[in-house]
Amino acid sequence: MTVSAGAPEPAAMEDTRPAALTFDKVSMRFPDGTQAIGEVSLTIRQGEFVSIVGPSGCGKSTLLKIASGLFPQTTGTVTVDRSHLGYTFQDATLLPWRKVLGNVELLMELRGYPKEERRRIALEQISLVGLDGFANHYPKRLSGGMRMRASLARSLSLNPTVFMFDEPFGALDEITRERLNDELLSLYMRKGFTGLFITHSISEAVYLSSKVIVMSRRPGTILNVYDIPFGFPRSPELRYDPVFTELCGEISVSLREATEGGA
Ligand SMILES: Nc1ncnc2c1ncn2[C@@H]1O[C@H](COP(=O)(O)OP(=O)(O)OP(=O)(O)O)[C@@H](O)[C@H]1O
Repeated sequence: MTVSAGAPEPAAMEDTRPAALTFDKVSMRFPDGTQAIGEVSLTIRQGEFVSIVGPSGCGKSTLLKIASGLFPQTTGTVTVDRSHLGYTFQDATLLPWRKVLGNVELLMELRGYPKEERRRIALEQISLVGLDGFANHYPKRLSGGMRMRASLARSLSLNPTVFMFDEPFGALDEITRERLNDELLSLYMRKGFTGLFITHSISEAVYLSSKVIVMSRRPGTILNVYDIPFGFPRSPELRYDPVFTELCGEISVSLREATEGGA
């Protein structure tokens, strides 16, 4: 099940889907001299859901920011269609003075969508993420999970083909997090986007993904790639499957090695 970075993938795992996001020898050194990313080469194919785990500060968020164009990489090339990119952060980043509807309309407003169209699309997304009845609530009246749903709805409004998530559920309690994992998977299946997800939770990574990547400590490189052998849809009972548990254990060992810098 484990494929080391750089090793040829087994024939059975060969994936011929077109690439949705490619990092080719990407490295990142900040102006203050911090080498955040060593050299990363990675191809994420259309329809894949890839999670990245790695030690704190190893460059996971930096990688996403490079992909989205927020940071320019120091070396290498990123290939992705940025006109249809979704991005969700750990903080729901809602504007407190706008109601849910106004927040979900925001990105469309910035892109000049006509008022009626953005209202229609916003209400559709609000319904899709299970926030029917909350369109006219201000963020402060929502729970953490509801705020994150509103944030997801805002990103979904632009119909992203590549959707990046920077630890979106890290601040939520476990039950809410697991529920949102299922909701995210159902959105993934309905919308058919390509997912790139950062998390510190190994079980969340395995549950959501078709592939899990373990990064080394800073400067981050790809240490291991794990193909996840479960199809979609997934049910919560999967978390108790012995193969699931075994995979989580394997990834945990790899992550510990990454954190400690060696076995
Ligand atoms: N603008 C910046 N200037 C200088 N260094 C930065 C900047 N942004 C991030 N860094 C550094 O780059 C490294 C990678 O940061 P990054 O946020 O990508 O890590 P991460 O893996 O996402 O961490 P965490 O898991 O804790 O969220 C860290 O050492 C961080 O301090």
